[in-house]
Amino acid sequence: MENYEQELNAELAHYNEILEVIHLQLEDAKKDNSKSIEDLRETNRDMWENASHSADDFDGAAQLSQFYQPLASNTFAIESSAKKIQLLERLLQSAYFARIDFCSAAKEQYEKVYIGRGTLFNDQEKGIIIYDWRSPIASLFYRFETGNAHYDAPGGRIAGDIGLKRQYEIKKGVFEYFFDADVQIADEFLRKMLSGNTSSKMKTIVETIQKDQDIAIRDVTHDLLMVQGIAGSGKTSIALHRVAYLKYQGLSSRLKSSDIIILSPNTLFEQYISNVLPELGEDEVKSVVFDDLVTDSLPDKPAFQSRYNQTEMLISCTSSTTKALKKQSMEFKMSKAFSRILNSYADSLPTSHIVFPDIEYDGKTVFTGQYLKDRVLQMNGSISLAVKLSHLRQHIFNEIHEMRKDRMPKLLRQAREDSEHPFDWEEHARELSIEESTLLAQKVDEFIKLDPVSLYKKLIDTDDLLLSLSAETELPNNIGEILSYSRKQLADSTLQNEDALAVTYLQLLIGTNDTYRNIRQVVVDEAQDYYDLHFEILKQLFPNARYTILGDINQTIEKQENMSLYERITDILQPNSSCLMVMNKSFRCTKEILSFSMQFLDDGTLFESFNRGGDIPQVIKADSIDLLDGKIIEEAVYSKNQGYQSIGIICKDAQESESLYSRLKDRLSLHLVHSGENLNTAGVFIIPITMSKGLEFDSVLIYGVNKESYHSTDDKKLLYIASTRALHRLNLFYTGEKSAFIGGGMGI
Ligand SMILES: Nc1ncnc2c1ncn2[C@@H]1O[C@H](COP(=O)(O)OP(=O)(O)OP(=O)(O)O)[C@@H](O)[C@H]1O
Repeated sequence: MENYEQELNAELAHYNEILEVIHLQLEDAKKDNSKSIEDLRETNRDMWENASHSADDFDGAAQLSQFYQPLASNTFAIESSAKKIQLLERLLQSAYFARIDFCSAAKEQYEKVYIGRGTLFNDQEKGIIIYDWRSPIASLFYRFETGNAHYDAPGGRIAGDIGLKRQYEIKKGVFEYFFDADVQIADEFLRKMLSGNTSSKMKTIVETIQKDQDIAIRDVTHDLLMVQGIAGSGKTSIALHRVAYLKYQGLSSRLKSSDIIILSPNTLFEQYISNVLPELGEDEVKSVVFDDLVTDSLPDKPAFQSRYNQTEMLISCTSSTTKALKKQSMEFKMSKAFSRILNSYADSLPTSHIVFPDIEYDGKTVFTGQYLKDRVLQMNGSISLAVKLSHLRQHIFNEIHEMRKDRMPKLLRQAREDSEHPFDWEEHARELSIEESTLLAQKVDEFIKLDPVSLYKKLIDTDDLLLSLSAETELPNNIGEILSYSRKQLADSTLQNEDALAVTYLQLLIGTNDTYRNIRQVVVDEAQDYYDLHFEILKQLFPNARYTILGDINQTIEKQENMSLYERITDILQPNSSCLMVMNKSFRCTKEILSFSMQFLDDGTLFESFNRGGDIPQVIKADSIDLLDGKIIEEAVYSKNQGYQSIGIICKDAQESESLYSRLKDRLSLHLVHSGENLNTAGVFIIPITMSKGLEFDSVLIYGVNKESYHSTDDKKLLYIASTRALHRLNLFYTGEKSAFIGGGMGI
C-alpha cells in the first residue's frame, strides 16, 4: 500500500509534467495556427491587389501563378497546426492509458513507454514522451505479459524484457487511478468497461484490444485478411481500428482516407460506425452500401430494388412456394455459375450478338460488316469491348473524313440542282454534308452503344441463349421455371436487386471502369450476406485493392453458409497471400445471453463468453396481442428504470415493426427505425431484424417469437442475430405457440 502511495505520487508528478508539455505545445500550436491564417489572408489580399484578376491571358496567368506556392504552403500550415491542436486537445482529455517498462537486449536499462491515442514529442529533448497505440513498440502492450517479449520495428525484430505493465484511468483530464496489469486485473478492467451502457455510436477499444484482435489489426503481410467471428467478437471494431492502423503504418505505404472504402450492410450501420475513426484522430473514410456501387457503375442509372427491400421481401413472404422460387432464382443469378455464363456472354458479344452493318458513303461500301467485326476481334484482348468499339468508331470516321474532300464537289453539284435559292449553294452543300454525317453517326452509334440492361434482358428472354452459353456449367434442375419467373420480373420497370447486380457485372465486363482504380484497401463487414457475384463485382471494381473481410457464417439472412464461404472468396479474389482468423470469444453479451443464443446454432459451434454475468433471458407468453403489448411496455419501462439507455424491440420484419409501432406509440415514447433513419442517442427503438445487423442495445426485447413466424432454418438464424444484439438484458415475447427453436430461458 505504502508502495502504491509512492508509485501514485511518482505517476501524478509524471502526469503533471506531461500536462505541462501538452499545454505549452497547445499554446504554440494555436499561435502557429493563427499566424498561418493571418499569412493566408495577407497572401490573398496581396494577390487581389497586385495580380490581374484574369487567368485567361498569359500575363494574368503568370501573375497569379506566383501566389499558388505561398497559398498552398499557408493552407498546409493551417491544416497541420489544426491537426496538432486536435491531437493535443485529445491528449489533454486522456494523455495515455498504458505504460510498459521495456528493456531491449541491446540496452541495459528499462525504458518507460507511455502509450496513448497519439504521439507526443518532447520538443526540447527530441524524444517521444507518448507513443501512439499504433506504433510498433505499443504492440508489446497488447501481445505480452511481463517477461520475455518482442516487437517488429521497421529495422527488424527487437527482443527484450517487459518489467512492468501498467494501465491508467484518466478521464476528462483527471488522473483517477492506475493498476499493474496481470491478466486477471486487466480482465476486471475490461469487464468494467463492458458493463457500461452502450450509445448509438460505436466506441473505440484502444485500451483493451485483445491479442488476437491486435494481430488482425496490424496484419500487413496478407493481401486478403479474413476474420470469421461469432456475434460480438469485435469484427467491426477490428475493421475500424485496422483502418486507423493502416493509415498510420509505414510512411511509404501509408494509406490516405481516399484510398480506402468500407462496405457496410446498411446506412444505419454506416452512421453507427461513423464516430470511431474521428475518435481515433483520423478522417472519416468513405463508407458505402453495395447498392451505391451498383448505382455508380451503371451508366443510365436504371431503377432497381434495394438490397434491404430484397431481404425484407423474402423474410415477409408467406407463400412457401413463391419464396422458394424467388430464392432459387436469386441464388442462381448470384452464383459463380451465373457469373461464368455472363463472362461467356460478354466474350460472345462481338462474334454473335453485335450486328455490324456495312458502312456506306458517297455511294460506296466503305467497310463491310464482316471487316468491322474482324477488326474488333483482332484488337488487343486486354482492352474492354467498349474501348474496342470506340476505337472502331474512330477508325470509321477517320476514313469518312478523308473521303469528304472528294465528296464536297459532288454535294455542291447536288445543291445546285436541288436548291431553290441559287445564292445558298455552298451553304446548302454544307447542310447536306452535316445531314449525311449525322445519319452515319447514328447508324454507327446504334451498333456500338452497348446497353447492359437490354443485353441482359436479351440473355434472359431469348429461348436457349443462356443454355447455349452454359456448356460447362451445371444449371439448377428447374432452370426453365427460374427463367420464366425472371422474364416476368424483368417486364417490370424496376429491376430486382439480383438482376441489377448481374447487369452491373456485365457492364463491368464490357465497359470501362476507372472510378475506383485508386482504392487500395477494401473493408467488407457482414460478408456472410454477400454472394459470389458480389465478390466478382468487387474484383472488377477494385482491381488494385487489398481486402479485409469480416463475417459470421451464422448471421446470415435468408441464406445458409458454412466455412467454404472463405474459400470461395479467396478463389474469386485471387490474392497473392491470404489468411483466415477465427474468433470465438464474444465481448458484447453477458454469459447468460450468449449461452441462451447458442441454442440457435448447430451443436458444436465453438464459443466463449467474456465472463460477465447478468439476468437469465426470459421467454414470456401472453394470451392475446393486447396483453402482449402490455408486457412489452412493462419490460421497456423496467429496462429504462434500470438505467439502460438503448432498448431495442426487434421484430421479424418491417411490417411487424410498423404495426407494433402504431399500437404502442401513444403509450410509450419510442422510435420506429426505417432504412435511412438517423440514429438517435438513446431511447426505445422498434427495429426489424435486417436493420439491427451489427448494432447493439443494452436491453433487447424480441417480439412475436411464435411458431408461425420462426419455423425454418433461416428463421433460426434470425433468432440468433436478434438475441445477440443484447449487451445486458434479453427477453422474448409471444402469443400462441412458442417457436420450437426456443428451449432455454425461463418460460413465464
Ligand atoms: N477488445 C475489446 N475491448 C472492449 N470492448 C470490445 C473489445 N472487442 C469488442 N468489444 C465490444 O464488443 C461489442 C461488439 O463488438 P463488435 O460490434 O465489433 O463485434 P462484431 O463481431 O462486429 O459483432 P456482430 O457480428 O454482432 O456485428 C462492442 O460493444 C465492442 O465495443
